[in-house]
Amino acid sequence: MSKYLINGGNKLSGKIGISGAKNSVLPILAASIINGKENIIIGYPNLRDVETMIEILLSIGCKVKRDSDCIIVNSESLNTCEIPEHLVREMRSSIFLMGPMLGRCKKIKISYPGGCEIGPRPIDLHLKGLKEMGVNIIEAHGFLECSVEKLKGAEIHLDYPSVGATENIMMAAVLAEGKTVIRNAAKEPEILDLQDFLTGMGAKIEGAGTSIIQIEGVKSLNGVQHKIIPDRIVAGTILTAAAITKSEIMVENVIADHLVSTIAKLKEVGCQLNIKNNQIKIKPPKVIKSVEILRTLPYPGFPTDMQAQFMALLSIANGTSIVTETIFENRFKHTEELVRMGAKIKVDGRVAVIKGVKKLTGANVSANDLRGGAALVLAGLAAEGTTIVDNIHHIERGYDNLDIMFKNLGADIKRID
Ligand SMILES: CC(=O)N[C@H]1[C@@H](OP(=O)(O)OP(=O)(O)OC[C@H]2O[C@@H](n3ccc(=O)[nH]c3=O)[C@H](O)[C@@H]2O)O[C@H](CO)[C@@H](O)[C@@H]1O
Ligand SMILES: C=C(OP(=O)(O)O)C(=O)O
Repeated sequence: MSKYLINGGNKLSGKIGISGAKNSVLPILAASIINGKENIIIGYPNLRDVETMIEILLSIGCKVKRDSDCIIVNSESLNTCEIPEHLVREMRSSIFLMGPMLGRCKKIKISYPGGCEIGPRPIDLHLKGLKEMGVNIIEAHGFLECSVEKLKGAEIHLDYPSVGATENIMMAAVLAEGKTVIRNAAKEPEILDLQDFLTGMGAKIEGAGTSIIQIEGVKSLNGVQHKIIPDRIVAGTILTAAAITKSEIMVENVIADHLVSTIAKLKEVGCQLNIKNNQIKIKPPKVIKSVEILRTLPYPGFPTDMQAQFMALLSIANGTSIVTETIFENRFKHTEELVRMGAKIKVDGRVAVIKGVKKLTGANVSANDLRGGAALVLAGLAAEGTTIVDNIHHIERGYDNLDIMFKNLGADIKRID
C-alpha cells in the first residue's frame, strides 16, 4: 500500500495551476458514448477514477487515446451494453453510464456502484427519473437491468437536488422523444460543464446552473471538442493548505465564482484573498479564527467535498468551531485520525465540535476516503514532526499528484510505494 511521508512545518510558497475537475470529466467521459462519434476532451486530470472510467469505455468497445492533455474517445465501435462489475464497483461515477447508454443503446446491465464509504449513497432518484422517461428497470442479484423501447421526455421533480441524478437524467434526455424538464435540479458548476459538452454535440439544453433544466430531445448528435473546467475542490484544498501552514501562495487556473462559499469561510477565519482574472492569492493570518457555523449544503452552499479539509484547518483555530455535515451521513471518519494528531474534536451524529489546539503533532494515520485523506495531508503539512498517511489510493481517486503539487510549493512530502 502506498503512503505519504510528510515532515511538517515547512512554509509553502509560489504558484500552482489547477487541473480539470474530476466531477466534470467523469460524467463527460460517460457522455462520450451518446453520439457514437469522436470526442476530444481537453485538460483532463490524471486520476484513478479517470483511469477506471477509461477502462470501462475500453471494455465496452470504445476506442480511447491520450494525447498530451487530451483524451480522445471514439464510441462508434461500442459493442456491448453490459458494464463489467469489477470496474463498476471501483467508483460511484460508474452510474453515469446509465443515462448515456439508454440514450444510445436503449438498454444497460450494470451492478450497483462502489466508491468511498461516506454513508449510504442510494440511486433511487436516478432510477425514479429514468422510469418517468419510460425505462423498465429490473433489480435483482445486485444488478440493474434497464431497457426502453423509446425514451420519452418527462416532467421530473427531484425530491433532492442530487448532482448525479440531475446529470444522468440530462444525458438520457438529449436523445429522448420530446421535452424533459428537471425541477429542483442540482446547480453545481460541473452540471453546467456537462450542459456545455452536450450542447457542443448539438443537444438542446438550457438552464444548467439553475434549479430548472430543460432538454429538447434531438435525433442525432455530432462529435465535440471540449475543455474541462478547473477543479474547485482541488483549488479549495490548496488554499486551505496555505491557510493551515500560514503560507502566502497563488493559485492559478481557477474560476473564483465556483469557490464563493469556500472563499467566504477562508475570509471568516482571517485569510485575505486577492482575486484577479483566473488567479487567487491567499494571505493567511498569524492566528486562524474559529467559525461559529459551518454547514455543508448543495451548491452554492459550502461543499461537503471541502468539509474534511476545513476541519483540519479549524483544528488549529483560536476557539471552538461547529461543523454540520448535511449531505452525507457518515463523512466524519477523518476526525479519529485528526485526533491522533492532537486535534480536539467531538462528533455527535452529523455535528462535530472542534476545540482549536495550538499545534498538531505528526502521527501514523490512515486515509479512509478521498477528502478525509486530503485533510490528513493538510494536517501533516502543518504538524510538528513526521506524519505518515496510509491508504493514499483513496486520495489518488481525486487529486492529480497531490504530493508533487505540495513538493513544488516547498513542502517536505514523499510518496512511498
Ligand atoms: C462524481 C461527482 O460529481 N460526485 C459528487 C456528487 O456525488 P453524487 O452525485 O453521488 O451526490 P448527490 O448529489 O447525488 O448526493 C447528495 C445526497 O443525495 C442522496 N441521494 C442521491 C441520489 C439518489 O438517488 N438518492 C439519494 O438519496 C445521497 O445519498 C446524498 O446524501 O455530488 C456530491 C455532493 O455534492 C459530491 O460529494 C461528490 O463529489
Ligand atoms: C465523494 C466524492 O466523489 P465521488 O462522488 O466520486 O465518490 C468526492 O469527490 O469527494
